[in-house]
Amino acid sequence: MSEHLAAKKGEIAKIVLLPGAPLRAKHIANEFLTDPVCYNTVRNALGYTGTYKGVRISVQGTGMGIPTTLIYAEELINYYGYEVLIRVGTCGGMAPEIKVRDVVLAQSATTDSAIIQNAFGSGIYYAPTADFALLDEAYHIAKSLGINVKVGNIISEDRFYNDEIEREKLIKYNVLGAEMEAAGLYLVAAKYNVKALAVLTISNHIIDGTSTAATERERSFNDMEKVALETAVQSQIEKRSDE
Ligand SMILES: O=P(O)(O)O[C@H]1O[C@H](CO)[C@@H](O)[C@H]1O
Ligand SMILES: O=c1cc[nH]c(=O)[nH]1
Repeated sequence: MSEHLAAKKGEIAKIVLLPGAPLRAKHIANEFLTDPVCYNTVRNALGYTGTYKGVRISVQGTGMGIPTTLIYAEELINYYGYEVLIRVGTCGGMAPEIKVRDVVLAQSATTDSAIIQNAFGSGIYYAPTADFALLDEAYHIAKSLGINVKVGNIISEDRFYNDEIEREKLIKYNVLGAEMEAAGLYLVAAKYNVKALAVLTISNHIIDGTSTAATERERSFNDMEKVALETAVQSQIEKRSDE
């Protein structure tokens, strides 16, 4: 057991999908994984391991925001030795070309979080960035599945309700949407030299007000989940051919 996860070493796969919502983890396990086994219920942060197309994959709910997500990410990396982390989360659209239910691959993640300064001190504005191989793979997989996918910069915000942030300026600088975890994930992935990507579904549009129901956010964003799982499988194929 690590501090917050009840799994024994070996019960979690080297590839982990990370939804914020624990019930999305349950949905992914039941809908897509063969023989899923629940390895964690501590704090209701549900975690499952099973196989997808023969590849062992885990899915771990992280809760909302960078602090809670990094508890799980760092324990998964440092205690369980995992190598590929793919966030599967919801995102509020900001740019006008982004529509509800679009899939967005976060190439980079701007943030208002203090984690960058916390890690680097003042004067360095580190740019949290996705692993290019995962990003490239996910993009081509989405295209081949006919999924409407956009790629670009998003913002990981510390507050969901944030009417002080200058959204028009962010949109002008091509920030596509807002969520709450990717920047932290990319930062620790770089720190520990593991691969990370955030695959997101637009659950609502912050500017035009369109939205989706909570049940749909938990159970029906299957396009993003398929892209993440197929990318995970491909990352293992590439790893094996490198060895
Ligand atoms: O759907 P998840 O993965 O939780 O992601 C988004 O939804 C939550 C806010 O509603 C935040 O965690 C945000 O990043
Ligand atoms: O952080 C988030 C996630 C989904 N939708 C939003 O508006 N914000």
